[in-house]
Amino acid sequence: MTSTKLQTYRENGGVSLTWKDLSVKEVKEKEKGRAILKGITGYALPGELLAIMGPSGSGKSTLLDALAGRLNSNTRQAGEILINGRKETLAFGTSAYVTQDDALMTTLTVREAITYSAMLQLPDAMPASEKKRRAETTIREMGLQDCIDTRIGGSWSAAKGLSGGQKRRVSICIEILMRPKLLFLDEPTSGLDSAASYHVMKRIAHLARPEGMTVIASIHQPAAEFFASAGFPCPPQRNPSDHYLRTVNKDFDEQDSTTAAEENIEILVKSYQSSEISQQTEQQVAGICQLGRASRRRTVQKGSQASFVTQCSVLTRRSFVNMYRDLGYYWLRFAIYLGLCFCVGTVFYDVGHDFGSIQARGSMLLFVAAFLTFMTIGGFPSFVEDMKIFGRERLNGHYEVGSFVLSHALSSIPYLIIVSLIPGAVAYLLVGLQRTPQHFAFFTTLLFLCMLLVESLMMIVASIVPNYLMGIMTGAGIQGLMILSAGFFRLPHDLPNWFWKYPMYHVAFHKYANQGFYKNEFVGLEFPRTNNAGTTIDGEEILRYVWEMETGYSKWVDLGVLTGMVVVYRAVFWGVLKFGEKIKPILRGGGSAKRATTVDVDACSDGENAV
Ligand SMILES: Nc1ncnc2c1ncn2[C@@H]1O[C@H](COP(=O)(O)OP(=O)(O)OP(=O)(O)O)[C@@H](O)[C@H]1O
Repeated sequence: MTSTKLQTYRENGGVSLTWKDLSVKEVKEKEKGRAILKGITGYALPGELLAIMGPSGSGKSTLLDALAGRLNSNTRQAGEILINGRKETLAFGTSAYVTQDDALMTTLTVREAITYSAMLQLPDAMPASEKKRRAETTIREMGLQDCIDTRIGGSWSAAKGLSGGQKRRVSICIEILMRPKLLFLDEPTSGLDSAASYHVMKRIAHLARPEGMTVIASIHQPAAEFFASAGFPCPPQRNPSDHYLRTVNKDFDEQDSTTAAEENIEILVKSYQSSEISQQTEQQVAGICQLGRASRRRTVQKGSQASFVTQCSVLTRRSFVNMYRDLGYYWLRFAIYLGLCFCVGTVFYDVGHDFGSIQARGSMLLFVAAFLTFMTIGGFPSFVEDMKIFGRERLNGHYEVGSFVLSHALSSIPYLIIVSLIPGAVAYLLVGLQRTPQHFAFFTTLLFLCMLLVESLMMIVASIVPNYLMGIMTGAGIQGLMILSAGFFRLPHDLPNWFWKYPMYHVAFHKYANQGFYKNEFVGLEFPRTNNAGTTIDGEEILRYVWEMETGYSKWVDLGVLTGMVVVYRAVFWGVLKFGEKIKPILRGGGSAKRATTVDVDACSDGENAV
């Protein structure tokens, strides 16, 4: 590409990416880490599509990750990656990365997924009708018009939904909605037949040219003459891509001594290093950098994105629809709660007001405060799916962390109200707890708050331990610890001071849940002192002397503490996500100042996405 043309692209916000002597190696604590990439130099220009080809495990994804600033924290990179010859920050919407795994909301149709994404990413200044049109055009561009109203589907949904190749195309659609200046595609054609691969790549190439887009894609399709010049011509009857990949695929060396790929690679590397292509590449990189240094102003323009309010509103709607359609999110839990509350109602049926009912009431309320809220961990697999989607969208800077945290809480509220109100009413009425609307309202509000709180706790766990089994075990362990120290199984005065009383008893939300439920039920009632005695004991005395509860403050204080805890837990969830984003690039960078392409998603909060 001539320097005048490059200058024109650059003036229109085009991005030239150069990398020089780029190496990536695995970092291990005790042993020496393995090299994944060694001294790579290259460039990608606006209006062009750069294809990276290689057999499985050759480092294509690692190269893309390094260029996009998304290397795993157990790797270290060296070398220089520059944007338009400089270390520069890219504004929001100017870069996007379609990774190999399609983290999509399986309950949405293709149209819904892409339209919600358009609403989330495109600026408020663009009318909604225009955003919808952009979504529909993009769907057509990727050849998805025939399955536009098909639900994406996946492992957690009953319906099969889209094929692997169609899902790939949905992922691409979502990332090209903003027409980013720099687009990374990791195997965009995997799962596609050759005709579909051809059409998808052709459409991406068509987008690249007029939009001045720089596209870097890893593919399994053939490159050209270089192999023949290095002494590995493709035999006439063999598929060229198969031939190239077979020549350099080391994985089967031991089984098949005739291939000797290791030697082939060495020959190819040496041949490349002394080739004209290598020299031209070095010259191009130097030329691009020189041009960049000559320009004083920031070359990549800042984009605009939907406002915080729009993000919250769209995310809440999308999450609400997902929760409604995903049976495992709330409906299954609702059915189990209903069944369990019916069981509680029959076990403690019409508990009455005799001496024995004191213990029965206590046990029933503890079951509600501990076990019914504990079961909220059943939603964990859905939370993990949500976190995967959040991870992808957030890395591409689609929205702010705050919008996600807030919208997730808002969308769950209606379902949690249903789940706490209806099953709660069944248990409450069958057992025959205090029959005033105020007492019932307090009971269900407390149950609702506890569920909201456990959901927040499980979202924190999902953001730290994104693995179903380990996450459920961690969540169950934390709650088990809290239940044990909440002052029921061991009364508060008997709890060992160290750890169990300070701090566990005071920080466990079960303490306040138990107190709230007990105060709501016992205050205002009287019971016989023993089975036969005529004297009575009032509810407050029971709370103070039997359950050893803190009666110096009312049940409303317990409710207030729980509300505060919900806010704190959500704030912690937000903090964990933000901290994770800050710490990852530091771990990855290992202090190296040579990375220009770190995706600093934090910058999205002010509308910037740094690459
Ligand atoms: N974070 C990491 N830690 C350790 N090894 C890694 C890491 N990332 C990649 N590797 C190793 O580097 C090699 C290249 O992996 P990479 O995923 O880049 O290959 P690829 O060419 O994209 O393969 P595929 O086509 O199968 O996706 C593999 O052997 C992989 O195990």
